[in-house]
Amino acid sequence: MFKINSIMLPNTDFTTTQSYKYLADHYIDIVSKSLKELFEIDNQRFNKFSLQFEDILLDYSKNRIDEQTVALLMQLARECSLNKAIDAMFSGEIINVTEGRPVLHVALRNRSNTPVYVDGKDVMPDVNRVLDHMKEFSEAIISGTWKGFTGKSITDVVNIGIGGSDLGPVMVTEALKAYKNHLNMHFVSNVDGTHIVETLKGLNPETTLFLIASKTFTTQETMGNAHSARDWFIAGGGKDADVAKHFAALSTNSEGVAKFGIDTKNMFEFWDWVGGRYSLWSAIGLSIALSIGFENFAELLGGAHAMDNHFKNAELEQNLPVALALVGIWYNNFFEAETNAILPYDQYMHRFAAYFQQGDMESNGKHVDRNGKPIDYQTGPIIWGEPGTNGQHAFYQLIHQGTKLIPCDFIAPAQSHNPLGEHHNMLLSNFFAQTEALMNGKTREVVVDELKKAGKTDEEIEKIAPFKEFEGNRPTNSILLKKITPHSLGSLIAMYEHKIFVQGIIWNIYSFDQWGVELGKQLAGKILPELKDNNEVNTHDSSTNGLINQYKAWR
Ligand SMILES: O=P(O)(O)OC[C@H]1O[C@](O)(CO)[C@@H](O)[C@@H]1O
Repeated sequence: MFKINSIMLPNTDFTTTQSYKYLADHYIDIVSKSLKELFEIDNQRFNKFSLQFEDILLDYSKNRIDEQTVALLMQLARECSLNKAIDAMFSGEIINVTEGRPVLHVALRNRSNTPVYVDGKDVMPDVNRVLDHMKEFSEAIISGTWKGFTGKSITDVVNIGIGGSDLGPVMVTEALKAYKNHLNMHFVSNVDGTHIVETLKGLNPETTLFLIASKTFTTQETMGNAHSARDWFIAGGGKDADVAKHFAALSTNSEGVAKFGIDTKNMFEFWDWVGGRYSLWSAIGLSIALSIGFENFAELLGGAHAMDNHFKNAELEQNLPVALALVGIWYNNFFEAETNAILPYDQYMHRFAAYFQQGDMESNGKHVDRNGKPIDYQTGPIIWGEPGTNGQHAFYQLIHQGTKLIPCDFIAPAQSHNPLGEHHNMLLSNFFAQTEALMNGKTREVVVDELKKAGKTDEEIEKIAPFKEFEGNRPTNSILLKKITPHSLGSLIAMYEHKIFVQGIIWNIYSFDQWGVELGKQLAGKILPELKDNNEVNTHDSSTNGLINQYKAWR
């Protein structure tokens, strides 16, 4: 059971701190200055407001901050006892209080193997045992020594999972496609039958391996898809006894796995101290290990571990996740920005924003503080984004000229895995140009000058100029990586995970539960039996009754 008013984490209403009050005053000063002016006043901004960790450069200078802002934000972090909270997480304290669990995804990638204790027991031997099992299994599948029920090697792997049991593996296997081997990877998440039917079209049961990925092994969507996969396998000639050669389970629930009929020898275990949205580092990452090989998966873990050490040990002022988090708080709580766009300039990273939609919004979309009291300040932002340059031709109009302030994270690798003529220079020229344009905008004078040069009359200029003006002053972070490798991707993901953690600490919320997804699940469970027959339903409100009855009439 959890303890309200837990002593495990600091419990400070950040809006009552000294630094918050100073920041509120300081905001009035900063808001009167444009980013352009801030760069004119101080030509050392890049040096002052950029940090490098290994091959990752975070330039946060194009934000509406100055040295005092940063100093006050750091003071805020200290007043909220951030360091104490970081120590609490890494030392396995029960910081997921409402579920009564520690939060130890960092142990899954603890490559230095220093002991990590849960209830007095070092978890590292278990972590390493499962990693060894993943290594052995993935090598057997990749090398073809693992045979299916007719003696053929596996060619296709279907991961069945949803949320954290899908988004991480999908994002990483896509981001690291350049490292991929011959196995064809497929991911089924949606309970919409279309997803599994379309995925299985053209696959051969003799050469297909299913990974049933579910922390709880009770999730309706995943169990529905897993049963349909099993039926397809049996209809395709497999016998019950052959299931062991074609189904593996990634789960914390060994009973559920056995009940489904999967040989527990093919079960890859993890533990309740791994949150679903932080589980790609666990057995849930088996599809990643299969896709890029275990050594590369280990590199991914190593990159995350390096970032963990940086987060734990670097001074707050030098700490990349802390800088990202505090700048985010500045916009969320002082500028009242509602969203944060994540814009990777790398096609392989096309699911990165989708991944952190769950990572961030499921973690910090909370409305009560750590005392269970409703809060009167904003918590987690809406996360969204698409890869550049596609986004530029879709929604950047609103970022440049709309009425909303949208802080953006631009992410790009300096080296492409596919150097092709001028493509990468073209891509990166857009990356640099966009952040510059968002910052500087385009004044009326420049617009008028351009129109004059184009031979427009004064009357024409007067009419069109307002539409061509950009006010600029739109903030961005630029995250430039040398190259997207398993190691650097691991570090990048961990950087964002820790950013989310820092923000949750300052907002005084519990970032590692997700009660908000339960209500809809419960109601769906109640409605499902009502859909079995064609009787009229009248147990709900008039809208829900009306919709259900029309569905029954039309289906
Ligand atoms: O891995 P499981 O237990 O199937 O859960 C899947 C997802 O469902 C959630 O619990 C909520 O929808 C997520 O946190 C989780 O990632």
